[in-house]
Amino acid sequence: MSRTPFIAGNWKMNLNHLEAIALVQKIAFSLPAKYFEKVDVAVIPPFTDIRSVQTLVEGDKLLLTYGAQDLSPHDQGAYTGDISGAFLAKLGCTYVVVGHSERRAGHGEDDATVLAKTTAALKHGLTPIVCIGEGLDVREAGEHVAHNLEQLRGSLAGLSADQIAKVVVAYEPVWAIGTGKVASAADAQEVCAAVRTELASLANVDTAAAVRILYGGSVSSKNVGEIVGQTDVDGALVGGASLKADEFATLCAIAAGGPLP
Ligand SMILES: O=C(CO)COP(=O)(O)O
Repeated sequence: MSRTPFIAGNWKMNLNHLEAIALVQKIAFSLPAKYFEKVDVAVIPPFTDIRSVQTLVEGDKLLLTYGAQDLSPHDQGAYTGDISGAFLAKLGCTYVVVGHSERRAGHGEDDATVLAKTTAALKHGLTPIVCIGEGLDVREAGEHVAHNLEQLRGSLAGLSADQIAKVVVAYEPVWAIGTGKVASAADAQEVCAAVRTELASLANVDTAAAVRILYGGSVSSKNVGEIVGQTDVDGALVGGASLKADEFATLCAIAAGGPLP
């Protein structure tokens, strides 16, 4: 089963809509069409940037896609501050990140919330990028595989095989996010392989073989080649390195198998 590598740039709460336009233009300029035959690329800007990114991507027929960093579990109504998946779909979003560790930690999101958001994303035709990952204490206790599989089961509980087939999973060890401490390629492979085996029992072997599993945590152009070279690692969810056009374009080109732009 060949899975097209996928690189998604999670901008987090960085760049206003004007800065977003400048960055997307620079990335698109650096990555000619030939790269997009070998790697799928998405940017995940703040909500307030999405309309500007949509206008640029559609107007200039860019080959990169885009998504949002979160969505409401609800469709519409009296949920002040929430953003519906229906709105994101209307803006042409392909992806939405759910359960990022910064939302699990900073906004009290548990697996049940992540499941509700994943379900909402699927309902509105968005591809959820479902994030899981362990903290340093869990890793040091050697319980990281069990911890990640428990989060995976909780975040996908009760979904059908057809629904699971539409999900992207991102393994992001919390201790590697924004710290410069990248997990070794073997660490990434260990958890991603266990995730794939678990997906086979949650859905079936064919679905598990088709789902893309990303690694995230201090990914840069220096380490992406080794990481995406692992059997069960199909790409990367990139934070800091996605904010610099040259670096992000280089990283995408490496994931595509070269040449460098
Ligand atoms: O959290 C991340 C992406 O979602 C990773 O962030 P960094 O690449 O900045 O470590």
